[in-house]
Amino acid sequence: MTRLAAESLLVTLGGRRALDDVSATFRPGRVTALLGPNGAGKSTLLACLAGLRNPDRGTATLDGMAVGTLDRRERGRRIGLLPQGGDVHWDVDVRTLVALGRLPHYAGWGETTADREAVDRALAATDTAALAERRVEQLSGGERGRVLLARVLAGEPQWLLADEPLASLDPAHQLDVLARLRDVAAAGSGVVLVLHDLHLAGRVADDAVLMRDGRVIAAGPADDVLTAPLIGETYGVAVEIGTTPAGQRFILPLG
Ligand SMILES: Nc1ncnc2c1ncn2[C@@H]1O[C@H](COP(=O)(O)OP(=O)(O)OP(=O)(O)O)[C@@H](O)[C@H]1O
Repeated sequence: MTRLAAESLLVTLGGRRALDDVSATFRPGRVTALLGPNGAGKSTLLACLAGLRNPDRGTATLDGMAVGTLDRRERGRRIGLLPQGGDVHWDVDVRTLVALGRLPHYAGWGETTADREAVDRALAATDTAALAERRVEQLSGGERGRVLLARVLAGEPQWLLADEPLASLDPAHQLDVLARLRDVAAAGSGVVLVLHDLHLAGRVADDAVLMRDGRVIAAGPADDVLTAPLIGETYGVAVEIGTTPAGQRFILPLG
């Protein structure tokens, strides 16, 4: 079984410890929510796990190998990262951008049928098939966010890491994208999501990691971690955790 892990990561940025002895293990077939206030170190942790940042100390490992030492193409096939922000620097159409997610799979002869099918699936999963011919620069923020997620999904990575994939999505698309990410986990991949919405995190996550000031406050099964005391310690806000009459659990920040 594949295993992605942060082992005692230390990262210093601008003289401050963005990660301060961070250890966490992520499991395949599960959705892990990475939560914490602004500046907690969530994006820095994702960058280390994706092999895009080398920690000053400690190691991010994939199946026991340091992620940073993996061959770039292999790393690209196995770990897909949706970074925060949603900037696109190429003036291309949506399908071309999503197809770029297949690049680590190309064997030298360009796009295969399998590549085209993976792109079609990713467009369908993100409800962006109708946008396929549009220029990316002309999309709304939420449409662009879904297209960038489609690009990562198209790569069908073993590990999908996404930094705020719900930012700027409307509620229907938020729920839809979460359902698709759950499908990805159900198919066996590991999914790690940085989320700011505690309620949606509680809805989607099997596991959760709470971070503050570059440190892990708590990690484990979401039901054990997303508790009022631990959320209070992490964010400094009170929350009400309850169940709707229809039986759905909710987490409501009270202030
Ligand atoms: N390039 C940089 N130079 C200096 N400090 C940085 C740099 N990048 C990040 N930091 C700092 O490192 C810390 C962790 O940042 P990081 O982006 O990982 O936090 P985050 O939890 O993802 O926050 P947010 O929820 O706001 O996206 C913050 O204090 C941030 O100001």
